[in-house]
Amino acid sequence: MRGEIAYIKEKEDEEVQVRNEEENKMVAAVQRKYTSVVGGGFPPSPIKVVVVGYALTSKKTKSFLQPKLEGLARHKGILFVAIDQSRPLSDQGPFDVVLHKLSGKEWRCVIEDYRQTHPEVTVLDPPYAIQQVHNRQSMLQDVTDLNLSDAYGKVGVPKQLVFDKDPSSILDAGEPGWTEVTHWYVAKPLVAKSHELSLAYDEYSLQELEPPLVLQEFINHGGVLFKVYIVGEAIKVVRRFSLPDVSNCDLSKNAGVYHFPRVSCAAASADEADLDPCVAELPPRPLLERLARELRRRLGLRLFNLDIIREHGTRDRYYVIDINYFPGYGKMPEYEHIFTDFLLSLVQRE
Ligand SMILES: O=P(O)(O)O[C@@H]1[C@@H](OP(=O)(O)O)[C@H](OP(=O)(O)O)[C@H](O)[C@H](OP(=O)(O)O)[C@H]1OP(=O)(O)O
Ligand SMILES: Nc1ncnc2c1ncn2[C@@H]1O[C@H](COP(=O)(O)OP(=O)(O)O)[C@@H](O)[C@H]1O
Ligand SMILES: [Mg+2]
Ligand SMILES: [Mg+2]
Repeated sequence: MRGEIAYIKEKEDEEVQVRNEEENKMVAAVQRKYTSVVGGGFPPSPIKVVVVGYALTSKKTKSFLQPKLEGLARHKGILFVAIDQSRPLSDQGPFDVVLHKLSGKEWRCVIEDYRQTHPEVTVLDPPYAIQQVHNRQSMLQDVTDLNLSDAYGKVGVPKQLVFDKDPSSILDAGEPGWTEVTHWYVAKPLVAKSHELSLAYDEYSLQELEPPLVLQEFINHGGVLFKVYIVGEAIKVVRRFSLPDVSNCDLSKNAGVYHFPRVSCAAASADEADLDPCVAELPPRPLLERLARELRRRLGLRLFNLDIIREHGTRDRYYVIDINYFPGYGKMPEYEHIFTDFLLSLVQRE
């Protein structure tokens, strides 16, 4: 029996070794292909291939690693290699960059350990920074602290309270700051991974909601939100349809809680829609650039997006309502060019 186990173990080790050798050969072959001679007559200048290891869910791999991205990347000397989660990360590669979006403590430890032992590799992004936006309580803290206000506008977050028990206790608690809030509440699960959203029309129905959750003031914004995609220093903004405005008239006609299983996922692009120009106007570029630059630094993230709304009836009152790590870049216009340029910018190639 013991002999059998030893035999199986030996076989497995052999297979792993063969796989490692194959992978190393593949990387070396691509390295050779891209090690070209630049500028005839000058000494040869090798251009190194950039190897990007990725650990993504199959859904994410499909939406992000589209043939057009892989093709353009190959053309620019970037090779994407799937990370095998069943093998030690240090035995794979060597990588110049590691891209990852996987959940769980075990993965966080693997990637944190790898960051410590491989400081030469750019890991996008550090697990501790990702953690901050996984929880809706800490997600928007840096936006609050930033308190951005300049000639182009003011950026804040909706008033919010966190409940780990019955949210109707808000009434008993007489929470400061909530007395002036109109009685429209958006309830979101504390864990950002869950996307159910509920709209409560009066504080008495709050007891129907299931904690732990974040209760936010509902901000009327003309039914359109701005998705601001950030890839390093690059920014792209798109419009999406969002929840419609609510009025005091709705308040008198409605009661209770309305549940939306995945409102943001179903939201269609509003870029081509015939919208009221006041609602459609994109946030000023200088404001977004400053916001993105500050948040990149404060959050310690390079790959994320922001959901921003503008209070209806104002020209310059903006609210960040959501921050997502490594969002659906496949929906960002020109992401192939932006992403490949970004990857190249991370690596010294010559
Ligand atoms: O799948 P997609 O393209 O809708 O991307 C989701 C994002 O959509 P967006 O790019 O903002 O339109 C989505 O953003 P929202 O939270 O819907 O604003 C999340 O980032 C989601 O990740 P997770 O499920 O929270 O881990 C993202 O899902 P994953 O692809 O990361 O699973
Ligand atoms: N405070 C708010 N005021 C008005 N609408 C909101 C507010 N918060 C969220 N929404 C609406 O709900 C949607 C989902 O909320 P969001 O915080 O982006 O969560 P998710 O992570 O599921 O995308 C937003 O895209 C927007 O349409
Ligand atoms: Mg969102
Ligand atoms: Mg989100």
